[in-house]
Amino acid sequence: MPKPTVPFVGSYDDLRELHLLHHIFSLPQLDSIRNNPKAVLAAIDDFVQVTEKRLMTIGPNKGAFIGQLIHDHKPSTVIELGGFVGYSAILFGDALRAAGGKRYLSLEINPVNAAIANQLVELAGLRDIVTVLVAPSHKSIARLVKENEIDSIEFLFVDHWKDRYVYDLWLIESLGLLKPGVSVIAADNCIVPGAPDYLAWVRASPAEKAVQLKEHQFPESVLQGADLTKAIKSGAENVELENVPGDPSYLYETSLTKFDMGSGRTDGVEVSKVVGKE
Ligand SMILES: C[S@@+](CC[C@H](N)C(=O)[O-])C[C@H]1O[C@@H](n2cnc3c(N)ncnc32)[C@H](O)[C@@H]1O
Repeated sequence: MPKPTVPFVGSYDDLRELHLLHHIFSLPQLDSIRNNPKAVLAAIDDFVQVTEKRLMTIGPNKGAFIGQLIHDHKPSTVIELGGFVGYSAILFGDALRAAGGKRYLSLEINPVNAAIANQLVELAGLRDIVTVLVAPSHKSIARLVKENEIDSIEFLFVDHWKDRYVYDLWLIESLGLLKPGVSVIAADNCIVPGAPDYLAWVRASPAEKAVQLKEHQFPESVLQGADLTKAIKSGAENVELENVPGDPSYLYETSLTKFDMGSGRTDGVEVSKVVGKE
Protein backbone atom coordinates (compact mmCIF):
# COMPACT_ATOMS: atom_id res chain seq x y z
CA MET A 1 0.00 0.00 0.00
CA PRO A 2 1.44 3.44 -0.88
CA LYS A 3 2.36 5.69 2.04
CA PRO A 4 -0.50 8.11 2.80
CA THR A 5 0.38 11.67 1.86
CA VAL A 6 -1.13 14.85 3.23
CA PRO A 7 -0.71 17.58 0.60
CA PHE A 8 -1.86 20.36 2.93
CA VAL A 9 -3.36 20.63 6.39
CA GLY A 10 -5.13 23.90 7.03
CA SER A 11 -5.61 26.86 4.74
CA TYR A 12 -2.80 28.89 6.35
CA ASP A 13 0.87 27.82 6.66
CA ASP A 14 0.95 28.78 10.34
CA LEU A 15 -2.11 26.59 11.03
CA ARG A 16 -3.91 29.46 12.71
CA GLU A 17 -7.19 27.55 12.30
CA LEU A 18 -5.93 24.94 14.79
CA HIS A 19 -4.62 27.69 17.04
CA LEU A 20 -8.12 29.22 16.94
CA LEU A 21 -9.71 25.94 18.00
CA HIS A 22 -7.32 25.54 20.95
CA HIS A 23 -7.86 29.17 21.91
CA ILE A 24 -11.66 28.87 21.94
CA PHE A 25 -11.72 25.60 23.88
CA SER A 26 -9.25 27.01 26.46
CA LEU A 27 -11.38 30.07 27.22
CA PRO A 28 -12.20 30.33 30.94
CA GLN A 29 -15.74 31.40 29.98
CA LEU A 30 -16.24 28.41 27.64
CA ASP A 31 -19.40 27.26 29.40
CA SER A 32 -20.99 30.67 29.11
CA ILE A 33 -20.55 30.80 25.32
CA ARG A 34 -21.87 27.27 24.78
CA ASN A 35 -25.12 27.21 22.74
CA ASN A 36 -24.73 30.93 22.05
CA PRO A 37 -23.88 31.48 18.35
CA LYS A 38 -23.25 35.20 18.76
CA ALA A 39 -20.84 34.62 21.66
CA VAL A 40 -18.94 31.96 19.68
CA LEU A 41 -18.62 34.39 16.74
CA ALA A 42 -17.44 37.12 19.13
CA ALA A 43 -14.81 34.71 20.49
CA ILE A 44 -13.56 34.07 16.93
CA ASP A 45 -13.46 37.83 16.29
CA ASP A 46 -11.52 38.34 19.55
CA PHE A 47 -8.97 35.73 18.47
CA VAL A 48 -8.36 37.66 15.24
CA GLN A 49 -8.04 40.96 17.09
CA VAL A 50 -5.74 39.71 19.84
CA THR A 51 -3.45 37.58 17.65
CA GLU A 52 -3.67 39.87 14.58
CA LYS A 53 -4.01 36.68 12.53
CA ARG A 54 -6.58 37.44 9.87
CA LEU A 55 -9.04 34.69 9.00
CA MET A 56 -10.85 34.54 5.67
CA THR A 57 -14.29 34.71 7.28
CA ILE A 58 -17.16 36.78 5.96
CA GLY A 59 -16.75 39.48 8.61
CA PRO A 60 -19.42 41.58 10.32
CA ASN A 61 -20.61 43.94 7.55
CA LYS A 62 -21.00 41.51 4.68
CA GLY A 63 -22.24 38.98 7.24
CA ALA A 64 -25.03 41.28 8.44
CA PHE A 65 -26.03 41.98 4.83
CA ILE A 66 -26.32 38.29 3.91
CA GLY A 67 -28.02 37.50 7.24
CA GLN A 68 -30.66 40.10 6.33
CA LEU A 69 -31.16 38.44 2.92
CA ILE A 70 -31.80 35.12 4.70
CA HIS A 71 -34.23 36.88 7.03
CA ASP A 72 -36.06 38.46 4.05
CA HIS A 73 -36.21 35.38 1.80
CA LYS A 74 -36.85 32.81 4.55
CA PRO A 75 -35.40 29.79 2.75
CA SER A 76 -35.95 26.39 4.25
CA THR A 77 -32.45 25.25 3.18
CA VAL A 78 -29.26 27.24 2.59
CA ILE A 79 -26.27 25.76 0.77
CA GLU A 80 -22.85 27.30 1.30
CA LEU A 81 -19.86 26.65 -0.97
CA GLY A 82 -16.72 27.08 1.16
CA GLY A 83 -17.28 26.67 4.90
CA PHE A 84 -13.74 27.24 6.25
CA VAL A 85 -13.88 27.07 10.09
CA GLY A 86 -17.64 27.54 10.30
CA TYR A 87 -17.90 31.29 10.93
CA SER A 88 -20.47 31.91 8.20
CA ALA A 89 -22.23 28.60 8.96
CA ILE A 90 -22.72 29.74 12.56
CA LEU A 91 -23.74 33.29 11.59
CA PHE A 92 -26.14 32.27 8.82
CA GLY A 93 -27.25 29.02 10.48
CA ASP A 94 -28.40 31.16 13.42
CA ALA A 95 -30.12 33.62 11.02
CA LEU A 96 -31.74 30.71 9.19
CA ARG A 97 -33.08 29.21 12.41
CA ALA A 98 -34.47 32.61 13.44
CA ALA A 99 -36.18 32.85 10.02
CA GLY A 100 -37.83 29.44 10.49
CA GLY A 101 -35.43 27.53 8.20
CA LYS A 102 -34.41 23.92 8.69
CA ARG A 103 -31.08 23.04 7.06
CA TYR A 104 -27.75 24.76 6.47
CA LEU A 105 -25.46 22.62 4.32
CA SER A 106 -21.85 23.81 4.46
CA LEU A 107 -19.65 22.35 1.70
CA GLU A 108 -15.92 22.37 2.51
CA ILE A 109 -13.06 20.73 0.63
CA ASN A 110 -10.51 20.70 3.47
CA PRO A 111 -11.21 18.06 6.15
CA VAL A 112 -9.22 19.95 8.78
CA ASN A 113 -11.27 23.10 8.26
CA ALA A 114 -14.42 20.96 8.28
CA ALA A 115 -13.42 19.27 11.55
CA ILE A 116 -12.84 22.66 13.17
CA ALA A 117 -16.16 23.92 11.78
CA ASN A 118 -17.93 20.91 13.26
CA GLN A 119 -16.52 21.61 16.73
CA LEU A 120 -17.44 25.30 16.60
CA VAL A 121 -20.93 24.58 15.19
CA GLU A 122 -21.46 22.09 18.03
CA LEU A 123 -20.24 24.63 20.57
CA ALA A 124 -22.64 27.21 19.13
CA GLY A 125 -25.56 24.79 19.60
CA LEU A 126 -26.33 24.60 15.88
CA ARG A 127 -25.67 20.89 15.32
CA ASP A 128 -29.38 20.29 14.56
CA ILE A 129 -29.40 22.76 11.66
CA VAL A 130 -25.85 22.89 10.23
CA THR A 131 -24.30 19.93 8.40
CA VAL A 132 -20.73 20.11 7.09
CA LEU A 133 -20.02 18.04 3.97
CA VAL A 134 -16.35 17.34 3.24
CA ALA A 135 -15.47 17.11 -0.47
CA PRO A 136 -14.92 19.43 -3.43
CA SER A 137 -18.20 21.31 -3.83
CA HIS A 138 -19.08 19.80 -7.23
CA LYS A 139 -18.90 16.31 -5.70
CA SER A 140 -21.03 17.27 -2.70
CA ILE A 141 -23.64 18.89 -4.97
CA ALA A 142 -23.82 15.67 -7.01
CA ARG A 143 -24.03 13.58 -3.83
CA LEU A 144 -26.92 15.69 -2.51
CA VAL A 145 -28.76 15.15 -5.81
CA LYS A 146 -27.95 11.44 -5.92
CA GLU A 147 -29.20 10.91 -2.37
CA ASN A 148 -32.37 12.93 -3.08
CA GLU A 149 -31.37 15.40 -0.36
CA ILE A 150 -32.09 18.33 -2.69
CA ASP A 151 -34.11 18.88 -5.86
CA SER A 152 -33.74 22.68 -5.79
CA ILE A 153 -31.68 25.38 -4.13
CA GLU A 154 -33.51 28.22 -2.43
CA PHE A 155 -30.51 30.16 -1.13
CA LEU A 156 -26.91 29.64 -2.25
CA PHE A 157 -23.96 31.36 -0.56
CA VAL A 158 -20.87 31.18 -2.78
CA ASP A 159 -17.59 31.71 -0.93
CA HIS A 160 -15.03 29.09 -1.99
CA TRP A 161 -12.16 29.51 -4.47
CA LYS A 162 -13.11 32.20 -6.94
CA ASP A 163 -12.11 30.25 -10.08
CA ARG A 164 -14.76 27.64 -9.18
CA TYR A 165 -17.67 30.10 -8.83
CA VAL A 166 -18.85 29.96 -12.43
CA TYR A 167 -18.20 26.22 -12.85
CA ASP A 168 -20.26 25.28 -9.80
CA LEU A 169 -23.03 27.62 -10.92
CA TRP A 170 -22.99 25.93 -14.34
CA LEU A 171 -23.29 22.54 -12.67
CA ILE A 172 -26.19 23.75 -10.52
CA GLU A 173 -27.94 25.28 -13.56
CA SER A 174 -27.40 22.18 -15.65
CA LEU A 175 -28.94 20.05 -12.89
CA GLY A 176 -32.00 22.34 -12.96
CA LEU A 177 -31.62 23.19 -9.27
CA LEU A 178 -32.54 26.87 -9.59
CA LYS A 179 -36.21 27.88 -9.45
CA PRO A 180 -37.49 31.18 -10.86
CA GLY A 181 -39.06 33.35 -8.18
CA VAL A 182 -37.42 31.28 -5.44
CA SER A 183 -33.66 30.84 -5.83
CA VAL A 184 -31.28 33.55 -4.61
CA ILE A 185 -27.48 33.44 -4.89
CA ALA A 186 -25.12 35.61 -2.84
CA ALA A 187 -21.51 35.49 -4.02
CA ASP A 188 -18.79 36.96 -1.79
CA ASN A 189 -15.44 38.50 -2.81
CA CYS A 190 -16.65 39.65 -6.20
CA ILE A 191 -14.21 42.60 -6.13
CA VAL A 192 -11.34 41.24 -3.96
CA PRO A 193 -9.94 38.91 -5.21
CA GLY A 194 -12.78 39.06 -7.78
CA ALA A 195 -14.68 36.53 -9.86
CA PRO A 196 -14.88 38.12 -13.32
CA ASP A 197 -16.07 34.99 -15.19
CA TYR A 198 -18.87 34.51 -12.68
CA LEU A 199 -19.99 38.16 -12.93
CA ALA A 200 -19.83 38.02 -16.73
CA TRP A 201 -22.17 35.01 -16.65
CA VAL A 202 -24.85 36.18 -14.20
CA ARG A 203 -24.96 39.63 -15.83
CA ALA A 204 -25.25 38.38 -19.43
CA SER A 205 -28.42 37.90 -21.48
CA PRO A 206 -29.29 34.35 -22.62
CA ALA A 207 -27.94 35.17 -26.11
CA GLU A 208 -24.66 36.48 -24.66
CA LYS A 209 -24.39 33.41 -22.44
CA ALA A 210 -24.86 31.12 -25.44
CA VAL A 211 -21.86 32.86 -27.04
CA GLN A 212 -19.81 32.44 -23.85
CA LEU A 213 -20.55 28.70 -23.86
CA LYS A 214 -19.60 28.40 -27.55
CA GLU A 215 -16.23 29.96 -26.81
CA HIS A 216 -15.56 27.63 -23.86
CA GLN A 217 -14.03 24.15 -24.21
CA PHE A 218 -15.91 21.27 -22.59
CA PRO A 219 -14.86 17.64 -22.44
CA GLU A 220 -16.27 15.61 -25.34
CA SER A 221 -18.09 13.20 -23.07
CA VAL A 222 -19.86 15.91 -21.08
CA LEU A 223 -23.50 15.34 -20.13
CA GLN A 224 -25.95 18.09 -19.28
CA GLY A 225 -29.49 18.68 -18.11
CA ALA A 226 -31.73 15.65 -17.56
CA ASP A 227 -29.01 13.27 -18.87
CA LEU A 228 -26.57 14.54 -16.26
CA THR A 229 -29.15 14.23 -13.45
CA LYS A 230 -30.01 10.71 -14.59
CA ALA A 231 -26.34 9.66 -14.69
CA ILE A 232 -25.73 11.02 -11.19
CA LYS A 233 -28.87 9.42 -9.75
CA SER A 234 -28.02 6.06 -11.29
CA GLY A 235 -24.60 6.15 -9.62
CA ALA A 236 -22.65 6.24 -12.90
CA GLU A 237 -18.92 6.61 -12.29
CA ASN A 238 -16.56 9.24 -13.68
CA VAL A 239 -19.36 11.61 -14.68
CA GLU A 240 -17.89 14.99 -15.61
CA LEU A 241 -18.95 17.50 -12.93
CA GLU A 242 -16.18 20.09 -12.91
CA ASN A 243 -16.65 21.52 -16.38
CA VAL A 244 -20.23 21.19 -17.61
CA PRO A 245 -22.10 23.82 -19.63
CA GLY A 246 -24.47 26.08 -17.70
CA ASP A 247 -28.03 26.67 -18.79
CA PRO A 248 -28.09 30.02 -20.63
CA SER A 249 -31.87 30.31 -20.38
CA TYR A 250 -31.89 31.35 -16.70
CA LEU A 251 -32.71 35.03 -16.19
CA TYR A 252 -31.08 36.75 -13.22
CA GLU A 253 -31.84 40.06 -11.59
CA THR A 254 -28.38 40.78 -10.28
CA SER A 255 -26.56 43.56 -8.44
CA LEU A 256 -23.33 44.20 -6.58
CA THR A 257 -23.34 45.68 -3.07
CA LYS A 258 -20.03 47.22 -2.08
CA PHE A 259 -18.44 47.14 1.36
CA ASP A 260 -15.63 49.19 2.84
CA MET A 261 -13.14 46.61 4.13
CA GLY A 262 -10.83 49.14 5.80
CA SER A 263 -7.27 50.07 4.75
CA GLY A 264 -8.71 51.55 1.55
CA ARG A 265 -10.04 48.20 0.32
CA THR A 266 -13.51 47.68 -1.12
CA ASP A 267 -15.18 44.33 -1.68
CA GLY A 268 -18.57 43.36 -3.05
CA VAL A 269 -21.28 40.74 -2.72
CA GLU A 270 -23.16 39.97 -5.93
CA VAL A 271 -26.77 39.00 -5.23
CA SER A 272 -28.48 37.27 -8.14
CA LYS A 273 -32.16 36.40 -7.99
CA VAL A 274 -33.49 33.86 -10.47
CA VAL A 275 -36.44 35.69 -12.01
CA GLY A 276 -37.29 33.49 -14.97
CA LYS A 277 -36.25 31.17 -17.79
CA GLU A 278 -36.31 32.16 -21.43
C1 LIG B 1 -13.14 32.24 2.01
S1 LIG B 1 -13.14 30.69 2.82
C2 LIG B 1 -14.80 30.50 3.35
C3 LIG B 1 -15.14 31.40 4.50
C4 LIG B 1 -16.44 31.07 5.15
N1 LIG B 1 -17.54 31.05 4.21
C5 LIG B 1 -16.73 32.10 6.21
O1 LIG B 1 -17.20 33.18 5.86
O2 LIG B 1 -16.47 31.83 7.38
C6 LIG B 1 -13.03 29.59 1.46
C7 LIG B 1 -13.11 28.11 1.85
O3 LIG B 1 -13.48 27.40 0.67
C8 LIG B 1 -12.86 26.14 0.71
N2 LIG B 1 -12.87 25.63 -0.67
C9 LIG B 1 -12.10 26.00 -1.70
N3 LIG B 1 -12.44 25.35 -2.81
C10 LIG B 1 -13.46 24.54 -2.49
C11 LIG B 1 -14.25 23.61 -3.21
N4 LIG B 1 -14.06 23.39 -4.51
N5 LIG B 1 -15.22 22.95 -2.55
C12 LIG B 1 -15.45 23.17 -1.23
N6 LIG B 1 -14.73 24.04 -0.50
C13 LIG B 1 -13.75 24.73 -1.11
C14 LIG B 1 -11.48 26.43 1.29
O4 LIG B 1 -10.88 25.26 1.83
C15 LIG B 1 -11.82 27.49 2.34
O5 LIG B 1 -12.02 26.88 3.60
